Amino acid sequence: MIQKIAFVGAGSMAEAIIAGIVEKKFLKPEQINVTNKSSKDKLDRLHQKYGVVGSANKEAVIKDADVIVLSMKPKDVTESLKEIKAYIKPEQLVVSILAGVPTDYISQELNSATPVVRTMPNTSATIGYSATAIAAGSFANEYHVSKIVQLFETIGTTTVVEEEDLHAVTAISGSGPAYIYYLVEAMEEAAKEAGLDRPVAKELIVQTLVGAAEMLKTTKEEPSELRRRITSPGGTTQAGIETLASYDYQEAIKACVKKAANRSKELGKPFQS
Ligand SMILES: NC(=O)C1=CN([C@@H]2O[C@H](COP(=O)(O)OP(=O)(O)OC[C@H]3O[C@@H](n4cnc5c(N)ncnc54)[C@H](O)[C@@H]3O)[C@@H](O)[C@H]2O)C=CC1
Ligand SMILES: O=C(O)[C@@H]1CCC=N1
Repeated sequence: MIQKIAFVGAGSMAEAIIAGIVEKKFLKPEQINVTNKSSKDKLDRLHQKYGVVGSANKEAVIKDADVIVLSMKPKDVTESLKEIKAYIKPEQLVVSILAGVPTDYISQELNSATPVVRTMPNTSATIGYSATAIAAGSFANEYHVSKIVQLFETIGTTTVVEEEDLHAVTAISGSGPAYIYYLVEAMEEAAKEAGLDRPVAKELIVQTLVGAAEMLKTTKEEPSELRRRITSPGGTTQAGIETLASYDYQEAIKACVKKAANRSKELGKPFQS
């Protein structure tokens, strides 16, 4: 069992994970410690909202933590590891949620045999719906991975992958919710132009998304088959889908995922040995 978890970085992703852990009562708020670069306001806000312990004292936050979650941006990881390495011991477990950054780099900067597990969650962790991919990194064994699987299961589903696959994973499920929200923004705009009231449109759009996701999950049918059943020959769906195809909708999505995966690789480049 985890007795204390430390978050180094108090941004949107750390908050999403904290919200999920607290909501599921996996840990008590006082078992969750958070630090960040400089903003005391943010730490105070997290304390008020979730009861977690926020502190600028990095040693106090990290000391005695079983699990240390690196949750800063990739550009800040080098400086942050320099600040905290003196407080990290080999019996602790480091978890990275950073896009792109290899575990070997983290081990090299820590200069110790502390196990590192790399993960890619998403912001749906806030409500327990993250799709988190988890990869064993340097010095991490099956026990360490299972401990982190258990932790991230409190905020959604977990899938164990090879570390090299995390670039593709990041492009699909790490960034994925944003593609869906972008689609919803466009549907809301279109509904408005078609004369629907905003609350009416919102309710219909959200339930349509939830229903489609549940259909994929429950029926396990291929998406192409589910789409076929909606598309009456010469009907409204066909007219809509043909328009999307004329804008190369599927090519746009494929290019989007490819570009995001490449960006993940680029983010990792400065950290390759
Ligand atoms: N936002 C998302 O949907 C997802 C983000 N990630 C990864 O999570 C990480 C954090 O992303 P966000 O939460 O969106 O970023 P953010 O910008 O909201 O938060 C970053 C946090 O790191 C802190 N920080 C910066 N330098 C620090 C230092 N030296 N010591 C301690 N804390 C420091 C900042 O004060 C801030 O609290 C990134 O590496 C990103 O790749 C992973 C999955 C999804
Ligand atoms: O945009 C990013 O770089 C991060 C990683 C996945 C989601 N957000």
